[in-house]
Amino acid sequence: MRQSPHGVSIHPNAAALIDATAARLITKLVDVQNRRGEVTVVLTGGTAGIGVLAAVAAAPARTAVDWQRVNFWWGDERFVAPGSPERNALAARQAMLTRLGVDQARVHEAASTDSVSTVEEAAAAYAAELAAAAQAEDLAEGFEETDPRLPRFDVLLLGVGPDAHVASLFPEMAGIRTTGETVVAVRDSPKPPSERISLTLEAINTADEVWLTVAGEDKAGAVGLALAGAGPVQVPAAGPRGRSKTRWLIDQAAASQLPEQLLQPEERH
Ligand SMILES: O=C1O[C@H](COP(=O)(O)O)[C@@H](O)[C@H](O)[C@H]1O
Repeated sequence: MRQSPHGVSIHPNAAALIDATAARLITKLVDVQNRRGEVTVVLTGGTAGIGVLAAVAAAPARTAVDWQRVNFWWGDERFVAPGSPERNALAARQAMLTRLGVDQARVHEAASTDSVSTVEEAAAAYAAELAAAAQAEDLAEGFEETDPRLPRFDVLLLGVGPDAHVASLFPEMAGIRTTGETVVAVRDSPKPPSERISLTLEAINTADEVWLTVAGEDKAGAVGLALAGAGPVQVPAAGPRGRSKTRWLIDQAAASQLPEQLLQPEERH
C-alpha cells in the first residue's frame, strides 16, 4: 500500500483495497465505541462498498466490535421495492448486517415503494428520522454539537461512479446543487433505477470522517478530476470533506490518472 500525504491510500488491486478498508473500518468502530460507547456509520451501495461490508463480516477481528451498539444509516437509497436487488440496504443486509446480529432498531433504512407512494415522501421521512435521531443525541450527554438536523456521523462511506457521482448526487443535476436540506429526492437519475433519495453534500460534510472507496480503471478519470480540484457540481466526488478526515482509499487502477503532485516523488512514473 502506498500512502500519499493528501489522504490518498493506493492499494495494489480491488481485493487488497476491500480487505484493508474493512480492517480500517473495524478499527474505527472499536476506537469510537471505546471513547463514546456507540458509533454511527453511514453505508454506501456499489461494488466496493458492498465488498467492504462482506469483508467486515468475514474478518476474524469483527468480534472486537459490539454490533449491538452500531447505528447504521445510508448515504443514498434506491426508491424501489424492499426486496429488489437494486436496494442498497438489501445488499448491505445480505453482505453484513444479517450476519453480525446488529440491533435492528439501529438500522435506519429509507422508506421503499411498499411504505410510501412517492420518492419525495421517502426523502422527507428519511430527513425526519435523521432529525429525530439528532434530537435524541442532544438529550444524551457527551455529544458534540454538529448540525441540529443530523445525528453525529462518525464515519461515512462513499463509492464513486465512473461519472464521478457520489451517493445519488450526479454531475450537473439538482441534487448536487441543493443547499439548506439534508436529504434530496432524485427522480431522473442517469444511472438506473431513476428514483432515489440521497444525503445532500451539506449533510455528507457533517461527518467526522468521509472515506471514498474506489476500485477500477473506469473510475480513474473521476478520481483524477476530483483530486485535481474540480468543482463539485461538475464532479460530485470533488465535494465530500470530513470534518476531521477525508480519506481516498483506492486501487492502483483507479489511481492511474491521479495528478502528479499528489504522489510522492518515488511514486511518480
Ligand atoms: O448507484 C450507486 O452507485 C455508486 C457507485 O457504485 P459502483 O457500483 O460504481 O461502485 C454507489 O456509491 C451508490 O451508493 C449507489 O447508489
